[in-house]
Order: sequence, then structure tokens, then C-alpha cells
Amino acid sequence: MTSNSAYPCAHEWIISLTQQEDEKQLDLILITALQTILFGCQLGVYISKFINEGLAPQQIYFGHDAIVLNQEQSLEYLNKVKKSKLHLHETPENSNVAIPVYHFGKVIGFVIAKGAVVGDLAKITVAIHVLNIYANHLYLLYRSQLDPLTELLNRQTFDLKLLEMITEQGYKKRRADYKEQRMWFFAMLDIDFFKSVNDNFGHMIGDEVLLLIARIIKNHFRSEDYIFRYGGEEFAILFQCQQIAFAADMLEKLREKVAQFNFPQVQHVTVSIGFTPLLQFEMVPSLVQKADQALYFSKSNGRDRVSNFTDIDPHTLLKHQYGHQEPELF
Ligand SMILES: Nc1nc2c(ncn2[C@@H]2O[C@H](COP(=O)(O)OP(=O)(O)OP(=O)(O)O)[C@@H](O)[C@H]2O)c(=O)[nH]1
Repeated sequence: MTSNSAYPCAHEWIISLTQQEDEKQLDLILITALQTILFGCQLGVYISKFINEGLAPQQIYFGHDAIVLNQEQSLEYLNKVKKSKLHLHETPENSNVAIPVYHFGKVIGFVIAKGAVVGDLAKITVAIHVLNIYANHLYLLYRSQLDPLTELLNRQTFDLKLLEMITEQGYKKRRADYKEQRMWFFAMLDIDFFKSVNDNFGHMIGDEVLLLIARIIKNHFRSEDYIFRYGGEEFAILFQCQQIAFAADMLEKLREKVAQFNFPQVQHVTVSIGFTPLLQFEMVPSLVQKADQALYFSKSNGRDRVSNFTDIDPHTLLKHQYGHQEPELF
């Protein structure tokens, strides 16, 4: 991409950025734009993809010359740019600039550029504008991944995320952020006798129950975990724990929280949960089937309980399959 003016033209990048429907493509366009605008610089690009100011931004540029920071350093830089907007650091042997990435006044990441551009405010200003457009479009893409009622990730995003997680890159990349090794787990959760909630209290109250349960689940897990509204009254959870016993405990506590919650009008609602460890390179349908079978086991053994697929006798599993291979769409 070229420009006739002395400084790179931001318009071309804005058009390219706002045309993207895929987050990875959007990142790629941003990196190319920054490499052109801040030509000759070594770059580090760190963004919080959840549009969440509290989270450590993640590296999104992995080129051989990328500036690599650990989680602590990236939080440190985030705080620096929050305080001083543009953080310039100049010594005879090393000069770099940290540029904040804003979304609606919140700093959701930063770009570090090392090299001759540090004193060139015109180029840095173009980079800031391009980063603003990137952040706005990232937010729109992010919103399109959410279920409008619960604001959890929607069913359309489920396959993509799960596929991403079971490939080597996704599985390892996220684990490496933690000091200790963690495993991923996949759980399916279904509200018990939800039809009777609708029948007895009406659809609006049913929706409120869905919303409240979605909130309970979201607050129960870490912001790095993934919570999906999988179907009508069914949720899927991808989460990390050090070991299977902790995962079971985490889900048991979630079950308890729902069972003890005082829902307006309906008062008492329970959920059934099935889960399985996420094996790297496992196929998505096989993973869903395992969690689904564990969920069925919970349903057919009294509901309001958590079942671990790996604990269930395979003979029992062969006999039963929870009757919704295709999720109910909403
Ligand atoms: N209010 C509301 N209801 C929904 C929504 N999506 C699905 N449902 C209802 O969820 C109910 C699911 O009922 P069933 O599949 O029979 O399951 P259940 O009554 O929960 O029974 P078990 O799962 O066997 O415990 C149906 O009545 C759907 O209409 C929604 O977005 N809002």
C-alpha cells in the first residue's frame, strides 16, 4: 500500500480495517499498517481482545523481530500509557515509544515502537488514528460474537473457538500465560425443567432466569475462560484448571450457586452439568458428544448434579444419548 503524501495515508488502512469480518485478518491488516506507518521500527503490539481494561493485553504480532514482553511487563506498559498517554523513552543507545490503544476512552492495549520514528509525532499521530479505528472495529466484531440476551459468546462462535483451542497454537498459547501447567476442560450445562418455568411463569420470566444463570456462570469463571450460550437453555463452558478434581469441584460449586440462588418469582432453579477434559487435537463433535453424554447422565440420575465423562461406565454411555444432537436454535 502506498501514499503520495510525505506521511503514510491512513484512509487506505481505515478502508481495509473496516472491511474485515475476521479477527485474525483484522490483526494482520493492523500489523501491516503499523509496519508501513512506523517503517524501520521494531514493534510490539499488545491488545486485550475482550475489550477489558483490567486484563493484561496479549501479544498479537509474532514476527521474528517482534518486541516480546511477559504478562507483568505488558501490564506495566499498560499502566504507563494510561498515565502519560504517549510514553516516550529516549536514551543515546535506546529510544522507544509506547502508544496507547483507546476504545471509548479506555486503554485496551498499546504498541511499542523502537527506532528512528520516536521523535516523529506526525507518524505517531497517524498510528494512533489507525489504532482507534482498529479498536472500534474489533469491538464490533466482538459484539457480533455475543448472544443478545445473555451477552455470552453465541453458538456461531462456539465451533470457531473450540477449533482454535484444540489446535496446538490455541491450546499451548493460553496455557503458557500461567506459571503452572493447566489443563482445559469442556462442560455442557442445561437448566432443569426449564419448559415448566416458561409454562408456569411466562417467557419473560424464563428469559430473566436465562440471564441470571448466564451471569452466575460468567462471574464464577475467569475472564480468560469461554462461556457460550449453546442453545435455548443450554450453555457450554471452556475453562482451565490444574487438574480434573479441581475442575469437578469448580463445577460442583457452580451447581450449588445456582441451586441456592433466589430467582425472582420462580425462586428455585437447578442445573445439570456434564464435563470432559479437552484433549489436544480431539475433534469438536467427539468433544461435544462426550460432554453431552455426561450431561445426559446427570439428567437421567436425578438432575441438579455434575458428571464427569471419564468416570462414567462406557456400557451406560452406549445405551443412552442425550436427545439433542442438534442444539435448539434461538
Ligand atoms: N424463555 C425462553 N425459553 C426458551 C428459550 N430458548 C428455549 N427456551 C425453552 O426452553 C425449554 C426447554 O425445554 P425442554 O427441552 O423440554 O427441557 P426442560 O424442560 O428444561 O427439561 P430437562 O432439560 O429434561 O430438565 C422449551 O420450553 C423452550 O421453549 C429462550 O430464549 N427463552
